[in-house]
This record gives sequence, C-alpha cells and structure tokens, in this order.
Amino acid sequence: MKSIQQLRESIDSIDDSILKLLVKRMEFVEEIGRLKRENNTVIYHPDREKEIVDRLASKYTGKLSKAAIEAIFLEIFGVSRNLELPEIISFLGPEGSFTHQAAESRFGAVADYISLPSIRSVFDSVETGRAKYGVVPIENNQEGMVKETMDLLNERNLFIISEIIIPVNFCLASKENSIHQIQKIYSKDIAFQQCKGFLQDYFSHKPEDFFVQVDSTSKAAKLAVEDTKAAALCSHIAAKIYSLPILFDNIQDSEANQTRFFIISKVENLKKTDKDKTSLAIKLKHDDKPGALLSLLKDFEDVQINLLKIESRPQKDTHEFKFWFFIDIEGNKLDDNVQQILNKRKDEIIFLGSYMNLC
Ligand SMILES: O=C(O)C(=O)C[C@]1(C(=O)O)C=C[C@@H](O)C=C1
Repeated sequence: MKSIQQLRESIDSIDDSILKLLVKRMEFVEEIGRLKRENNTVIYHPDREKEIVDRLASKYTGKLSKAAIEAIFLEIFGVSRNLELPEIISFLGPEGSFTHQAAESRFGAVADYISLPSIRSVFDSVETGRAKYGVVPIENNQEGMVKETMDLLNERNLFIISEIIIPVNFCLASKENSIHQIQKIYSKDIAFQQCKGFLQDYFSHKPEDFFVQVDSTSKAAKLAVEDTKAAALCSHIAAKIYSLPILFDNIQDSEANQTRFFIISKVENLKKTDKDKTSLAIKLKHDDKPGALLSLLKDFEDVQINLLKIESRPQKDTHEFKFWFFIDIEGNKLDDNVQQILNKRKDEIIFLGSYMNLC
C-alpha cells in the first residue's frame, strides 16, 4: 500500500497537469473575451456554462457527482469571466445573506461583489452601471413572491437574464464545541420560525431571552463570534465568512424550503435552450370589461403557450384599485409563438426577460 507521502506526490503531479490545462483553457477564454469585447457582446453565458456541466456530467465521472462537477466548474467559469472582463455583481446584503450565497453559487468566489442594503439599491446599482449584474430574491416556495422585486421589475428598464434556485438550509454555528455550553442563540425571526422542530428538540427548556432576535442571520453569526457561549442560526455562507464552526447542519423544519433569485442586467441576454421561461408584466387595457383576463389567457392557449405563474400586483400609479399581472410562461422571446403574443399585445406587455427554466 502507498504511504500518505507517496499518495501526495501522485496528487501533486496530477495538480501540475490540471494547472497546465487550466492555463491553456484560460488562453482560449482570453481569446473569446477579446472577440466578445470587439463585438460588444455579453460575457456571461449561463446557457453555455450549463451545457458544459451537463456534457461533463454525462461522461464517466468516477466518484464525482454532478453537483461536485458543477461546483468545481462554476469556480472556473467565475475565473474565466473575470479574465474576459472583470465584472461587479451587486446583491441584497448583508454579506452572508442567502442572496450572497445565491450570487456566489453562480458567479464563484473570485468575482467582485458589492453588498447593498435593499432590493431597490441593487436595481439602482445595475441601472447606473455601478454593477454589471444584480442578484435579488423573487420567490420563496413557503412564503410566496417578493413584492418589492416584482414591482421594481415592472417599473425599471432592466432584464432578468437568469434564475438561481437554492435550498434554504440553516445551521447552528458556534465557537463552543458542545451545545450544553451555549447560553444564547442569535438569529432572525424567520430563521427561528423555520427551525422550530430543532429548537424544540434541544432547547425547549430555555428561557425566552435565550433566543436573541437580530436583523439578519449574518449579523447573528458575527455576534456569535464576538460573544462567548453564544451560537447563531445562520446560512452556511455566514458561518464561513465569520469562520464559525458548524455544530448542526440542515436543521430547518422543511427540506423543501427553496428560494428563487433573479440575476438582473441592463442588457437582455437572449439565447435559446431546450427549457426556457419568459417573465412578463401585463397591464390589461380593457380590464373594465368582462372576460379581459380570460381573453388574455385564451391568447396564450391559441398559440400553445403554457402558463407557469400568474400573480396580481396593485397598480401604484393610479387612484383606482387596479392590478397588473406578473406572468411566467414557458418559452423564449425568440420563439415564434412568444413573438406573436408580444406583438399582439404590445401596448399591454412589458417583456422582463427570457432565461433558462431551472424550476
Ligand atoms: O463560451 C464562452 O462564451 C466563454 O466566454 C467561456 C466560458 C467558459 O469559461 O467556458 C466563460 C464564460 C461564459 O459564461 C461561458 C463560458
């Protein structure tokens, strides 16, 4: 049997080969970057990245799962994009928020990030060009849609270029190595609610002031680092940022808890894949007549478009109690049937973006 030293030598030699190949890969990436800059086309191509991961995962991958391949290559793509053109990505903060986790899951750890205090400020940063892309939450499958994001998509001239879906996993992190030493737990109200079962199992006998509510789970992680005998209920990324060891992982009540995020950009990134989705904001013209909504839905049926979501939101620019609709449909703006609808209802529809459907 080989010794650890011998095994490490084998690993070193493989790492040398990987590095050589990565350097070669980056030479081609740089070429692509030069062509993209010459033609003034977008750097980020999520469709191409997905194609690469899918292709690799369909080969012999030994002990590597698809998720592992994806994690490794997303970092490589992040480095590639940074080489082609360093791009700034803004996200709804604070650092260590689930939106930060979503942003890092797509853009990798090496990108330049700015953490912003509100969804509106993320939209502002993309609009003014301070950031190339913004990452905002749009929906949680337990809590529903994020109204502020819907409204801003309707009001601003920005496009959705991609969606990210991440599971909302909470962990209990602390510098203490046993839960018996913990004398308080910091977290946000929603995290306490979503981890009720775990808290009941381990801390049901504790007084109320044992649970300390703060504004965000990353603040909780920060406080748990500064405080002795404290723990935080927080995201993985918050525990990572504050180097807080994780005592218990995935302690949320529901395994199904997922949040959907949008990547927004000033330029639409149209590229067809085999599974696309298009988001639209629709303000019906004749909504004072019976059947106005029915006639819209009929138009979708006539061109064989499947509706994925319909949510109403109040129109804020009128004294009347009127609504507009946030609608997700299957298909891409480049599809003939989507074009037909967009043309037929051009005074009523605002196109928000076509992107790969990950749901
Ligand atoms: O294929 C491209 O368009 C590239 O820029 C290369 C590359 C890659 O590293 O493979 C990098 C960034 C894009 O988002 C997609 C793929």
